[in-house]
Amino acid sequence: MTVDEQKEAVGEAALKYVKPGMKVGLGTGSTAAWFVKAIAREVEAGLKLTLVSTSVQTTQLAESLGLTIKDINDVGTLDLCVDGADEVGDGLALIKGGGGALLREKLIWEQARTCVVIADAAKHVPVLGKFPLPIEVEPFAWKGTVNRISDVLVEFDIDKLPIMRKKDGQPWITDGGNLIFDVACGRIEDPSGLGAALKSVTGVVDHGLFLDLAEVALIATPDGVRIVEP
Ligand SMILES: O=C[C@H](O)[C@H](O)[C@H](O)COP(=O)(O)O
Repeated sequence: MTVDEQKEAVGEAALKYVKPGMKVGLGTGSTAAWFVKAIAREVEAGLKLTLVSTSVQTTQLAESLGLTIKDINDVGTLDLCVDGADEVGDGLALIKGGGGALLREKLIWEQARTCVVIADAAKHVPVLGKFPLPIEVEPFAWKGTVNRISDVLVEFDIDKLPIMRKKDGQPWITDGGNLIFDVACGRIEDPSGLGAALKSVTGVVDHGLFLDLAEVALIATPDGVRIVEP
């Protein structure tokens, strides 16, 4: 199976968690897009769902497929969220935010009873950190914030600098108007300690470590979709 076929397979497989009448959060990225397409097909065939989105990108995709996206503030607790990830590690610890949607994704995940992560086989890793960890930063006084992030990284024996994400030479701006800094950590030995320390830095809006949030991962392999639990 190609990587794209693997993404399609897990996007389709996640449909089994969707029941009529559910309130469902739609993730962001190329894998989650397959789930959005599968949902659009089912809704067109008559399935009734209330849908919310984790990004402008996903809202645009969903609406282009004829889906209606509700305001999260009008919906309350979600039954389910299905989303991709950049790395899936031990205990279903995740790195997310490669597409820059980490803050709104985490807000939606935390408002959902069940979170299902969908990923191709290459993203299932023994230790998180090969994929650069995204950190979302308030633009005001960002230089001071990045200095304090660097101090935190040193405490965790990570000797890499946060790199500002850019597009066409300009700072990449999130849906919430913030900056993203990526850190090529290498190995993250203590994800929960690092996550808590980063979150305690004033100016850090959030980071891409999603810990204790996913109930199940659907991982595509050449032999089919494997279900992984924490
Ligand atoms: O910000 C983006 C999200 O966290 C995505 O879910 C993640 O980057 C995975 O995206 P993809 O499925 O395109 O690899």
